[in-house]
Amino acid sequence: MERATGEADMHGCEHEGHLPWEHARRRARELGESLPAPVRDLPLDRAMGGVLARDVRALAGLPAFDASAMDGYAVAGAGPWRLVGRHLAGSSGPGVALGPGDAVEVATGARVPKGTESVLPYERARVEESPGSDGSRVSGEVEHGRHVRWSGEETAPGETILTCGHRVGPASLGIAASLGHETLPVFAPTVAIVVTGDEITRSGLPGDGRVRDAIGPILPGVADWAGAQVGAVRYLGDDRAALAEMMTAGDTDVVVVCGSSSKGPADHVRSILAEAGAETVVDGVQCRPGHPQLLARLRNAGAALGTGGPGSSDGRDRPGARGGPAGPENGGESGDTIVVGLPGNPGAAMVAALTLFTPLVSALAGRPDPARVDGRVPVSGKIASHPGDTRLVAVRLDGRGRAVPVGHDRPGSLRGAALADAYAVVPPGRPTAAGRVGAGGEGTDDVELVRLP
Ligand SMILES: Nc1nc2c(c(=O)[nH]1)N[C@H]1C(S)=C(S)[C@@H](COP(=O)(O)OP(=O)(O)OC[C@H]3O[C@@H](n4cnc5c(N)ncnc54)[C@H](O)[C@@H]3O)O[C@H]1N2
Ligand code: MOO
Repeated sequence: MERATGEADMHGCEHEGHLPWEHARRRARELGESLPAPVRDLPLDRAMGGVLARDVRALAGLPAFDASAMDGYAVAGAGPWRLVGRHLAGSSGPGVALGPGDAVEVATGARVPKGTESVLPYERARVEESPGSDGSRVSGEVEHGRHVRWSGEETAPGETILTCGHRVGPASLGIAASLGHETLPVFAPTVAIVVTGDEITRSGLPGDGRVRDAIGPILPGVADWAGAQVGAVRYLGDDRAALAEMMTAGDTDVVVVCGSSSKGPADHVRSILAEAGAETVVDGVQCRPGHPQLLARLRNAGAALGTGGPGSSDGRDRPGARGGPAGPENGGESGDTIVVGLPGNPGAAMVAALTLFTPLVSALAGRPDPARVDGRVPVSGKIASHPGDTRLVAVRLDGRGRAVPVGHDRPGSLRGAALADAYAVVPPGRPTAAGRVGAGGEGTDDVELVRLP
């Protein structure tokens, strides 16, 4: 087990119990992997990118009815054929039934009449009007059985089309819709986002002690990127009771609290967790910015402070073991809520979200961590290291794949993150000239990256 340190940093601040950045990240991921994966039947337009928790079967055949594959004439028996009607796409009802020698004009995709043996495309057909007799005649050479999409020939009703563990892409949504599905069962944790602080406003110009919320706008996108289902952002000011209720209601898998993570009089997160008997997984991370972040597990949330809880206000589906079949038959609602505390400084909150939140949530969603980048890239320019903490430095990738610092990455600002593709991970006290990574225009040191959404 990694050791948290209590060393003083360059500013003389003690960080008792803070974990090294990469260990904190790993713990968040491992916590997500150790919990039962929450399964939800999501409407198709919300299931994109999800990992299937169950096999998906065809609810109808594909095609669902015998249909023409060409614009032309549905025919039965040998020609020439007597033209007895017309079927356009979308026409329903049985229509005429073809007997030997009959033809019906059909559009591509239209249901063909009962008795159809083949479709003769317009290009191969000759039509002769025979006024005064029994209508028009169609002639031409047909290949028996051709140009008809027979019901269920591609997929039979009940056939398994996508298996558990499949990652839902656009084509998966299309085929699921084709086969009659309205929803798909995917691993999808729910996340409640809570913004604290009496000084925070949601609109208008900041100033005179008022601060525009900059974290509420970023977190839904980050959560969605990691595979979560997010409700509306909640604004609680510095109301401790309201915050305690949100954190312990037990009606969501993850609660993210922005602000209130430090040591001021209005920083309530830790005391609420302590009162509710939460298990602290990470309390402080040795990184810059973003060190006052935390991760805690509230077992049987809802019962903890006597609020709602599973079975009362809970809208959760029952979870199944990840990778295995899901649904009530697996039993075992965990009732746990994981609380992620992010620092109030917006730039620090972004770093913290990629440190604890995305590894946790993506694991709960059965997905790879979207922020994770394998391999290392060279640095262009210079990046100073910190003696005790890992620095996360906003960089963009140039045309040669080098990480170029964009600046503007103070803890209170998202300007650097907005311009950047990723954070360069600069380990503490990295031993390069003058404590810097990279030199001149040619990076001499390679860095790991954490991708920004
Ligand atoms: N005695 C100590 N004080 C502080 C420490 C420390 O270790 N000891 N750490 C500092 C660091 S680093 C950070 S980061 C902050 C974290 O504080 P909180 O998480 O409690 O956040 P607040 O105090 O509520 O706010 C900090 C700062 O951020 C602004 N803020 C808050 N929420 C938002 C938002 N949604 N959008 C935009 N800006 C927001 C807030 O107005 C403050 O300026 O603690 C330091 N102090
Ligand atoms: O590290 Mo704080 O999280 O600097 O702003």
